[in-house]
Amino acid sequence: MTATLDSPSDSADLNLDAWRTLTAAQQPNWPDPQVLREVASTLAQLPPLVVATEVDALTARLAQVARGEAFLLQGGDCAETFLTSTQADIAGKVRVLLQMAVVLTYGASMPVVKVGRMAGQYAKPRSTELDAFGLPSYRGDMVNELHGDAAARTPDPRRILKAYSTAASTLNLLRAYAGGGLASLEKVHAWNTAFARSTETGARYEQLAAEIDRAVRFMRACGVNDTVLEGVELYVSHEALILEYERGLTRLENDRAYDLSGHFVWVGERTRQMDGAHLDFVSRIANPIGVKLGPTTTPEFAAELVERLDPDGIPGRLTLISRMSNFRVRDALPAIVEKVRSTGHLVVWQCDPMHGNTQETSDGVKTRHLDRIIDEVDGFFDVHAELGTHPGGLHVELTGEDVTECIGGTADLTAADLGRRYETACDPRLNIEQSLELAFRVAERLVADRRRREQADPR
Ligand SMILES: O=C[C@H](O)[C@H](O)COP(=O)(O)O
Ligand SMILES: C=C(OP(=O)(O)O)C(=O)O
Repeated sequence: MTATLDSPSDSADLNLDAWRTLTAAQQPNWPDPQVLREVASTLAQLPPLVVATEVDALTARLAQVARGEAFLLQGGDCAETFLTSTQADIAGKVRVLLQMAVVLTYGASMPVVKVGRMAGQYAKPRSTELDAFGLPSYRGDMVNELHGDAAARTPDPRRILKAYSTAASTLNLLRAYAGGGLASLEKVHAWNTAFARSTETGARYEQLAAEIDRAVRFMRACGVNDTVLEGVELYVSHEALILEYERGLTRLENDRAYDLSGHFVWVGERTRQMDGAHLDFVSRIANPIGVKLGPTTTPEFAAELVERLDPDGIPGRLTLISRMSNFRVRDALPAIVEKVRSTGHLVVWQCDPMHGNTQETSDGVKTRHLDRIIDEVDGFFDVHAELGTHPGGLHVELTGEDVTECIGGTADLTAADLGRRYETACDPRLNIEQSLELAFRVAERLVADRRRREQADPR
């Protein structure tokens, strides 16, 4: 048996604590190891946030994506904070995700698997130890405080427990919304907030919502089962960065280990070292997992990753999240896709068009241009169209608010607009209109590519 004093049981000998002997990148310098140990043992006694059957259900959904039968939409904050985890904020993100999903489902006639970057996205990897003011960098609310002095920025392990309870209350509301409180297709108009309605893209959405309304009335008249129309499956995900949190919420079910801090967890670009702690940990859990792949990824690395993380060849187990930048995606991604395909494993290919496209304004403000984001998505679709593989999903940082953090879009936001509502705790997010615009573009692209395939092979 390999359980440590602080960790939940590992009675199935899955070596769930092997990561402790490896180098873990991007971990905070917790000042007091004893407090961290106490937090870890408290976490081990707490109920998990999700259950294994839901996790398995998501793997089955992702298998459909891997086979080209569905599309994965994953989105939410760059960094959730405790303070902004309010009803309004959560409802806003759920609404915009549902709007995007409906645009994709209706526009592209394809089932959409919906996953929030929610109820766990409280930890951030950073490029530098110190920020521009010489303070320890903010590493997410699970670790330290965004505002304040050096004391506020000192990592405090007790924040891990606050992350757990914020995730629990966020999930509680999400489940209520997904069960019909907000997600019913009858509410397709209500998801479009007054602000969104006043925008060009929001008006386009209104037209689509009117069509859906008619279709829903038609289906009801035909006696279609109400439950299909009244709720949605909504899953949650976050970066598995702080390994004490992930390990503390890992539980055994039928001799398999499930990280029950969320349904889906991913390993980021900065922590995906082949011999590192993060890949070791996720290799031992049964959840569907993702790995970010930046432009320095070699095809050989990607192939090794797939063999390592999906040894049993389970479609849906592994999502490869490419975040290459719009400049690199067309030349860096093809060889990776070809090499992974040659392994015979069926993975989900997902595009994160945010993280390769961060730029700074002349005032040093981080932003992203919607043109570059859309261009990376287009490049991702081009690569898959060329290779005959399925461009399976989209991974974006967004908010349900009218923020001004990314530039471009039909409202043509410029650097001068950024000061108006720049509220992110870390990286710039798409606002509602930009998110919808992206969804319409992706739906159009899915339709266009399908038509091209049908014309090429009209069977
Ligand atoms: O979200 C991703 C990273 O945490 C983020 O881009 C890091 O930002 P930094 O380069 O400002 O540290
Ligand atoms: C840190 C993130 O991305 P990446 O690992 O791709 O930089 C993220 O998605 O929050």
